[in-house]
Formats: sequence, C-alpha cells, structure tokens
Amino acid sequence: MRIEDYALIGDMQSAALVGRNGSVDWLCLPRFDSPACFASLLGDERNGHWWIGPSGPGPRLSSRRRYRENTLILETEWDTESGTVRVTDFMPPRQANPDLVRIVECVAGTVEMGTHIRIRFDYGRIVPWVRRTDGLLQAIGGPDSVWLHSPVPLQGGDYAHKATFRVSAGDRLAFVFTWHPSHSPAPHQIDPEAELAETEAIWTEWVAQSSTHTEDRWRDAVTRSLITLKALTYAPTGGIVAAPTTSLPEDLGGVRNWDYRYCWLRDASMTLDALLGAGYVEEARDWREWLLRAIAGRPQDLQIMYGVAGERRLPEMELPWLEGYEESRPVRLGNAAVDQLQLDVYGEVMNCLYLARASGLLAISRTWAIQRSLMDFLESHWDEPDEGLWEVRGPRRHFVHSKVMAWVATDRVIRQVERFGQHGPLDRWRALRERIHAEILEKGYDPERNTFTQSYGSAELDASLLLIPQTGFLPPHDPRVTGTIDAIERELMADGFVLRYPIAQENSVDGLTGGEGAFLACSFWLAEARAMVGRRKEAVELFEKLLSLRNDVGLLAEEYDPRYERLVGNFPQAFSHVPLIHTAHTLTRPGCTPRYTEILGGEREQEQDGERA
Ligand SMILES: OC[C@H]1O[C@H](O[C@H]2O[C@H](CO)[C@@H](O)[C@H](O)[C@H]2O)[C@H](O)[C@@H](O)[C@@H]1O
Repeated sequence: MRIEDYALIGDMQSAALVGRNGSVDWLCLPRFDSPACFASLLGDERNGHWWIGPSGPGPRLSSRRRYRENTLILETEWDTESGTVRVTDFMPPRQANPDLVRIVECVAGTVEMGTHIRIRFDYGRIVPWVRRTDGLLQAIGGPDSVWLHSPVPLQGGDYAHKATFRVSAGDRLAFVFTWHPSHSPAPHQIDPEAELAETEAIWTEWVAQSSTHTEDRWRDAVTRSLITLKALTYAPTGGIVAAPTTSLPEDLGGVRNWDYRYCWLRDASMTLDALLGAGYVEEARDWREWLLRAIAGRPQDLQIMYGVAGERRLPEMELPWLEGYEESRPVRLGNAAVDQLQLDVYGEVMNCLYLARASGLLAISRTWAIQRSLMDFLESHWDEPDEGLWEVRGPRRHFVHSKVMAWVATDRVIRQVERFGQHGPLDRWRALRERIHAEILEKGYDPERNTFTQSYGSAELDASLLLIPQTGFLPPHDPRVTGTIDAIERELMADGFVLRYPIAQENSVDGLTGGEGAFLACSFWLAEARAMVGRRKEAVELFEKLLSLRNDVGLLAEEYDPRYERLVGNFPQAFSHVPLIHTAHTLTRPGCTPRYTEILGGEREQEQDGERA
C-alpha cells in the first residue's frame, strides 16, 4: 500500500491506519507510543494486520471511501459483481479500554466476504497465545491482551485466524477488538451500534464548535485538518503527538525514518495556534496543563519534546526485525532529537501561551512563573548555536530562525506585561528584544543578495525564513522580507515545491545520507507568505496545488516526493495540516484569527494583484 492509501481512525489516545484494501496495518495500544499489535505497515503481514473485505473475484482495493461528515468514522465500500458492501471503521472515544470496531454492512445484493487477523504484539515480534473464552477470541502476550468479538466463526491456522462469510442486503455484522492489560479480568463488552452513534455525536458536536472562517471551496479541507489535529491529541493529559506513526520514510528506501509519536513543544504549539484560530480554547487549556507538568523543574532541563504524559526519556533505538516501509531501514523507536538544543521552541511556546491568553484563556500564576524562568534561561543562552527547528544531526549553528524565535519569545512576554499587567523586568526584556533584533539584521541578513540566510555567515537559504512575516519581526512588506521570499523562490524550489534547505552531495548541515521529498509545511509557508505580501493569485495557485496532494480522504504526510508523485514521511502529520489551516484563514479573512488580531495588527487589508483567484 502507498502511504496515501491509508486513512486514519482514532480515539484520542491512539490511532490506526486502515488501507484501501480493508486492512488495518498499524495500531499501537493502549497509547500512540505503545508497541504496535498490527505493524505490517513497517514490514509485512507476518508483523500483524487485520483485513476485512470481499473475498470473491474482483478488485482488492475499495471502490470508494470517505469519512462520515464531520467525523473520524471511516466508510469503505466495494462494488462487486454480486453486490455492494461497506465496512465502517472507528475507535470510540475511550471510557475504559481501547476498542476498534469494524461493522460490515451489505448495501445491495450479496457479497462473499473474508477476514484475516494476525495479532503480533511488540511491533510484530510476539506471537501471542490465543484461546476461545465465552465466544470471544483472546490473545495474550507479555503485558498485552486483546479480545475479539467476531460475529462469524473464525478458524485458526498458521498462527492467525480467518473466516469467509456471505452478507446480503440489509445485513450488519459488527466485529469488536478490545485491548486490555493481560493481568486484568475480561473487559466489559461494548455495544458497537450504540458506540457508533455516540462517536458520531462526539465528533459532529466538536466540529460544530468551530468558528473557522474559510472560503467555501476550502472548508472541507480545513475541517478535515482540524479533525486530524484533534485526533492527534492525547485526551488524558492534553499532550499532542506530531504524527501517529514511526519510520515512514522521508526518502523511500533510505535512512530518514523517525518516530513522531511524541509531543514536540514546537509542533504542539503550532497545532494549538491553528486550533485557537478556529476558536478551540479548551484544547489550549489542556495543553497548558500538560506543559506545566511536563516541563516542571529547572528551566535548564527543558526538553524540546516529551512523551504524551510528559515522559522525558525517549531513547532512540532500532527494531531490526522489521524490514521497514518499502525496505526503508532502520525502523526507529524513540527520538535522539530529545537531547538537542532548539532555541526556537521558546518562541513557539511563548507565542502560543500569549495567543491562548488573548483568546480568553484565564491566567494562572504557575504559567507566568514558568514563563519567567524560561526567559531567565533564554536571556543567557539565546546567543548560543543550536540544532534548530530541523533538528539537524550535523554541527550546531547560529540558525537565523532560532534567533528570530528567541526574539518572538521576548516580544510575547513583553506583550503579556503590557497587555495583561503581568509583572516582569520590562526594561531588561525590551533591551534584549532590541539586541536580538539588531544582531539578526547584522549577522543573519545578506544585504548583497537581499535575503536572510540559514545561519550567521552562511550563503545557504532555509525555508523557515518564510515564517518571518508571521512573527511580527519585520512587517511583511519590508524589502528584506520580500527579498527573502524572492530568493527562496529562486534558489530553494524544486518541481514547484519549497525544500527545507539545500541538501548537497556532501551534506554538512543535517549530517544524514540520502535526499528527501519536499517538506510540505515549507510550501504552505510560501503560499501564506505570498498572501501576506499581496501576491494572492500566486498564493492561491500554490495553495490549491498543495491541496491536490491530499489523499482521497483529505490527509497529508510530512512530505511529498515529486519524483514518484507520492506522499512520504510520517502520516498524517500535524506539521502539514497546521499550515494548511493557517493559509486558508489568511487567504480568506486573516483578521479573524488571534495571530493577526494580537500580533500583526488586527484586520489587515490584503493587497490584491488582480482578480480574486
Ligand atoms: O530531519 C531530521 C530530523 O527529522 C525529524 O524532525 C522533523 O520532525 C519533527 C516532528 O514533526 C519536527 O518538529 C522537526 O521540525 C522536523 O525536522 C526527526 O524527528 C529528527 O529526529 C531528525 O533529526
């Protein structure tokens, strides 16, 4: 299956990927970052999967699929010679144990169906003991246990279970797969039809709260992105994962395979910025609570990422028994970026907390105390080299984006004092803000080429510089900003997409072998930057080109590889859906998001370069 052949279902504690062939090929339980019990995504069927689909002659891939409107409930349909069948897949937002529900429904005629389930705990490695208890199939291995309620008799063999069955118009058969700790008594059995109704109500009510202002033609894309971001939140703690997968490659067959099932302060802050722009303040409150718990302690111990409950140790390791997605090895767990210094996260966190406050989230004194101690740390470390937002594995540098975000951090705490009367060393912070600003203009800007550069003194460009107009560091129309946009368009684009940074043969920046696709966020940033400097027509063109890369159910991976015309990288990726939402808002009515009203000076008139596209 290609990455774009998958759809996401989830319960805001974990998520599954369902292929267009009806196979669940990825599912980690009980949390996003738990070991997978279906891991064929990163290997093959021997590593665990659960297929349901027509078994007779005819297409293996579905004829069509969609999410039920404004929900995360997936409906996959096959037209066969004898009839049409639908499989409805969902994970009910959790009460006790995680459940995966699959309802087979014959829409017309008669269809021969099949199912094949191979449960493998610990990312495809543990073959469980399986037994039948009270009409259920129970699989046990180590700490994990799953119970499967099957409405049709399953036959065991070759350490898997299968069945064939026939459905006729009007038939509905529900399969329920429930995880629970292996030491606990049997889990409570849910009523799948009642859970379906309840799950639908939860999602549609959540979507109804949105105050997003988007042109009609982009509304579905924005709504699907919002639902996807919400699905990546971890409900018990308020943490937000960057993506629900590990090791989907940025370079097919290559080594750029990372585990994204963690909470990056950068990705999470940006996600909340997007949710706040659509009126979702509750998620910001939950995340603020998560943040306060996760980073509690000494400011110098702040990490750039944590586990979903705030875990600090995320050691990177490899899973050699998995051959990797299309042989992209190694498959990694954990992420060594956890130990990096990335100064931009201070800016992203302060920006997010400021916007949340300005959006009506009440102040709590603990937050301001933490912000002040983070500022103490930043004041004495902002001028150090770091690994930057791209988490390079080469030597540290003075990345310009990191410095701009240190300016943002300082600017936002100053605003919090000025606007909300919070106490802080205003004069000292104002002087710091000036100093950072002046240094960036002196060392991070090349007057001859009229562009900001990737790092102090380098000739290279970097797509993160496209974020400058969104920060308030300089007005969007400043010639140094427009010059940077022009330079990136000239020098950092391939096949119509923006690259993160140049990847040369002898790559000294990121310290990795191989190339990568186009990191999608960067092209959205260009679309938004164009919109902000009044180049609306070109902004819309690029935005719609990016929208066309979404798969049939509206999802984006981290990157797109124009060589193969395929999505690559972890999937679906918050970092791609966030700028999709921002760009749609900016192109529609920027004045309605806190980012504009609070930072960029209220309702802004967008200059038009001709007709509305
Ligand atoms: O490019 C090398 C790095 O790639 C990953 O980082 C990227 O994903 C992060 C999560 O979305 C994002 O915050 C970061 O900006 C991206 O560069 C990976 O996690 C790193 O370990 C790796 O060095």
